[in-house]
Amino acid sequence: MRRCFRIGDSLLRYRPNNGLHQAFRCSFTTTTRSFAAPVLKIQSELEKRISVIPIDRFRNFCIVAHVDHGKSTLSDRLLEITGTIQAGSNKQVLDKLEVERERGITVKAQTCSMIYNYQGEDYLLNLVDTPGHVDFRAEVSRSYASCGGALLLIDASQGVQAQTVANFYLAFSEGLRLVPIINKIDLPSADPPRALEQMQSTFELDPANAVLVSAKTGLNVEAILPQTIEQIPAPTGDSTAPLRLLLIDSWYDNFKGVILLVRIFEGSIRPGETIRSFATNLKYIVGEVGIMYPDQTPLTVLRAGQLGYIYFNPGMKRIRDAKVGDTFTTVGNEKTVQPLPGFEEPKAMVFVAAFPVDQSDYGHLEDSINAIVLNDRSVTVSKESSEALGAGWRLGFLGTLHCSVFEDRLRQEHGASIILTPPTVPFKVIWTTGKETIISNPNEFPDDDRNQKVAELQEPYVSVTIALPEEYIGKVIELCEGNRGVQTKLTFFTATQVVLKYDLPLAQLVDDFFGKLKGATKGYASLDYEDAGFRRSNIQKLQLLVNKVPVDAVSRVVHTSQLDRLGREWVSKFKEHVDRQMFEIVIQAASGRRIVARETIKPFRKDVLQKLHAADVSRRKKLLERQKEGRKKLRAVGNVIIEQKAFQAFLAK
Ligand SMILES: Nc1nc2c(ncn2[C@@H]2O[C@H](COP(=O)(O)OP(=O)(O)OP(=O)(O)O)[C@@H](O)[C@H]2O)c(=O)[nH]1
Repeated sequence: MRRCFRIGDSLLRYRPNNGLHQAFRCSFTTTTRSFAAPVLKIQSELEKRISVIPIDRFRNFCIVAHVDHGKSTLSDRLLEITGTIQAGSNKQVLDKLEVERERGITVKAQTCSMIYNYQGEDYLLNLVDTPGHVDFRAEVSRSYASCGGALLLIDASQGVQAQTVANFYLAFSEGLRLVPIINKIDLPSADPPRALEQMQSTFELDPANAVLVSAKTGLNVEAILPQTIEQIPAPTGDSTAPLRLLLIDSWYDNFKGVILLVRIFEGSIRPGETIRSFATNLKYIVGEVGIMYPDQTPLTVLRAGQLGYIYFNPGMKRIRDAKVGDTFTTVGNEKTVQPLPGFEEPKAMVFVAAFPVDQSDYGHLEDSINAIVLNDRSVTVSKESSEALGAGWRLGFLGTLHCSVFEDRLRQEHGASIILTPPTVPFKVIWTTGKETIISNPNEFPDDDRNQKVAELQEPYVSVTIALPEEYIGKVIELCEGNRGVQTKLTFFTATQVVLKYDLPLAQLVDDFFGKLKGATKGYASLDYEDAGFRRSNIQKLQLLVNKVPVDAVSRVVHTSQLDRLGREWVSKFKEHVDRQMFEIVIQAASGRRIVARETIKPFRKDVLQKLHAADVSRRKKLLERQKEGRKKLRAVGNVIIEQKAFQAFLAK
């Protein structure tokens, strides 16, 4: 599970302000003719140069690294060395998504082609930048599948981290040849011998093959490309065979529709051809093919071994139809061509519900959600209606980062006018009939009569890898055990570094586990996780009742051991935010028929006109108007009127 996104109005990819672009812009402001001529020349020269490079001089590779170990910085340096971008003109070409810039993480896999002259011969190098975060494992694995090898990048001051380990195994299982790179050797805290020793002991990689660099200063980076060419095998494939193409990424363009990033395994592809998807069975006419150099640069053909982009004419409308891992072939070859393995539909594992504070904002909020989803094939959206919060949506995400980036975006756009419930996970119910149902909305979770119909309840687990300095081991074990974790492995991979493996309920992970881990280890631990399937569990629905009426949007499914504590927290927190009314209000937390906790709010009368002089007509009108305006933001739960901001405050972390 995991993946991608592109956000709102900034959905369009970032346009690097490199020399080539500058040239385009200058010519464009003078005359159209002077704009077109140099562009065509640049393209045809590039195409001529590429067309004479045989497949055995192609190299497709990616960079395997932990977050922040310097993938994007190193990619920029490699693009500069090969003249693909101008030195210093452009920072982090590959991290194009705005959210990536904001958070300094790579969410979307991007690729970029380079031409490098080595020992008098041109090589076509395709660098695929892979997401560093755990939610996007499917993107990572598709990127790996399109490569022959990888640069295994390690920060010399931090050494091997959890994601280095997890991504190493993924790369290893895809059969990638690994070139060890030790980065950040310029840092005073750099300890290259320790990093080399870890690489050898953890991954059995020979330190003699490692390249020591500083991606930031550029020190020794030029030694990487010859190593890449020597160590990473060229792709294989026959350009004359029927087309077999793997979809590794996609994004939406307002003018061209969905653009697909593809790796050609067999055959070749040209504009005008009709191709068909094995996953959706839909067919499309190819409008343009080309390479990312570093922007989209059209070519007349993409052939076996190459990585590039394609889009259709008429364009593909829905990002959902571009499924990562899907295989395409030319129409007529569907029977002769075998689809490539590894395709799986993305699975939403974290859910939140979103409601407008004021129902008249519904349309506007819907537009924003649709705009974000337009570029994110892995968010699921369904309508939801809550008695307490009105009409809204239930949104499904691949993981916690995926979810929190989407949430940030909605909050940035809608600020105080949106209510988001805390993230929940799906549960599995096995009924006595043998039927199984996955329930992602806690309101649909069976409660009272479950003993009659439910045979078993299950919750999703993840297998978590945590790398940490040995001094924090006690605290981290305590944290994992406190979150219902089951230890599966503990390894010292150096005298001071430990790798802990735990099986943990996903529900605990989404409850800010990473934040707590950072707190417990002063930020020194790193975490990676993967899906470990559903397991039998003792879980129950916890509801909040206001004068005996359940507040539907607040329901949660929790482990029995947490019912009482959470119930008490809920009632006291909700009480803080609900105004007194003319009658007594009883707030309860209940699981089935059992009341777990209770609070009472004493009655009191509120008359907005009581302090006014009878003759003050205009003031009286104004107050009544204001009260009417305020009512729009009120909701009734049973006979109790509650301000939306009470829900907002209650649901906030
Ligand atoms: N001192 C020093 N800093 C570096 C070096 N390489 C990268 N950095 C810094 O390390 C930080 C992370 O670098 P990025 O290139 O964004 O890391 P990344 O691996 O792409 O991160 P993700 O996209 O989140 O996976 C940035 O602040 C860089 O400037 C280096 O060789 N030396």
